[in-house]
Amino acid sequence: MKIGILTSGGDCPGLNAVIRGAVIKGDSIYGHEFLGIKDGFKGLVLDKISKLPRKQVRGLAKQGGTILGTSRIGPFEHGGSERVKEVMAKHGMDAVIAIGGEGTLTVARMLHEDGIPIVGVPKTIDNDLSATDYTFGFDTAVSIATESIDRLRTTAESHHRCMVVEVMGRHVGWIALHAGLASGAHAVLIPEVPVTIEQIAGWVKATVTRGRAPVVCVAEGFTLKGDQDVVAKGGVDGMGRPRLGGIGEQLTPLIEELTGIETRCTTLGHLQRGGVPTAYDRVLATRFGIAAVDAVTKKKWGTMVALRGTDIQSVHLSDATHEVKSVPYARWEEAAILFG
Ligand SMILES: Nc1ncnc2c1ncn2[C@@H]1O[C@H](COP(=O)(O)OP(=O)(O)OP(=O)(O)O)[C@@H](O)[C@H]1O
Ligand SMILES: O=P(O)(O)OC[C@H]1O[C@](O)(CO)[C@@H](O)[C@@H]1O
Ligand SMILES: [Mg+2]
Repeated sequence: MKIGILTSGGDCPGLNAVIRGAVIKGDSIYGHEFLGIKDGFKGLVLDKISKLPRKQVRGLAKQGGTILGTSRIGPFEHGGSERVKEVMAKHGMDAVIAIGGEGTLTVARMLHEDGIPIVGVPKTIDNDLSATDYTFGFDTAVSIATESIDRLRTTAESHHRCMVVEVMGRHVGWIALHAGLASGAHAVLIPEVPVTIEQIAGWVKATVTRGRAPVVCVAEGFTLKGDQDVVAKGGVDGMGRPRLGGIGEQLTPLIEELTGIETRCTTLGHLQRGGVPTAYDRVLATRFGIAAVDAVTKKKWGTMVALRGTDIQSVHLSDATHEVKSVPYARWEEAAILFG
């Protein structure tokens, strides 16, 4: 078979490990050939496609980013399914492996419904995809955020300051919850659980009373109780969605005003998506790549590979995209025992 691979949506540590896993298994076990599609679905409709031989994936398990490039441009802006079929026929491409988040997998489902042979691989640092226990990239993002908070804590303690740390998490607070728990943050603020500024100030003051320098870990999609809109200072993306970032900066003067404690803000932003994946993410991504090529070989069109417990399984793309995987209230409540 001749298989096209693309990466779409935001990049994520581990994308290259998926590509490597798929190409090595496909080449060595099944004798498949691979085509690299440039910059996501954009390359599929604009015909930016080239051979992806095994030698090109050497040493990729540890390499951050994606050698194929990515974009947030879908196929429907440029001819849709008919154009995809035309380009695939031109290259003799039998199937597509699409690696991406909820948007990419939604597009993959739509292309599948139009008769295109496609298999999905879930990626996101946010860990917000249903139907898989974890996505690769999440562990790396949590590790980077945890190390950053550990570092911020020593400077905070020296200056007797409060530190606000903003992490990614557009719809869900998984990164904030895990990094906050791992680093001993004194408040974790997530989109699923709005709280008041008075409550946040209460946790900060309680921490100072115990002689510690408070750390507040906030997800970019958090809103204060009563507020409707998330804070977004970066305009909108190609789909008209707000570019988040700014809630940490907004909370900082409010905390300072209510507590009288000098407060600083650090927004981690894309640092959480850059650089080498952790060992956990390399393993998960490699297993996803291997399983995706197995699914293609078995013609399991319209499915996605997923982690269930310790097994990699195939699930329908619609199972992965019908709702985001939020942090259950009980998980936040469990962490909240440690606040203040
Ligand atoms: N419902 C949809 N209908 C048509 N096209 C879509 C839809 N959702 C997403 N797309 C297209 O797919 C692209 C990829 O989606 P998106 O930008 O949300 O990335 P993603 O795969 O979800 O990754 P990330 O987790 O980084 O957001 C979008 O930019 C858009 O062009
Ligand atoms: O890289 P961009 O396009 O600014 O996207 C940022 C968004 O992507 C994510 O990293 C993953 O969906 C979100 O956490 C964040 O809001
Ligand atoms: Mg998305």
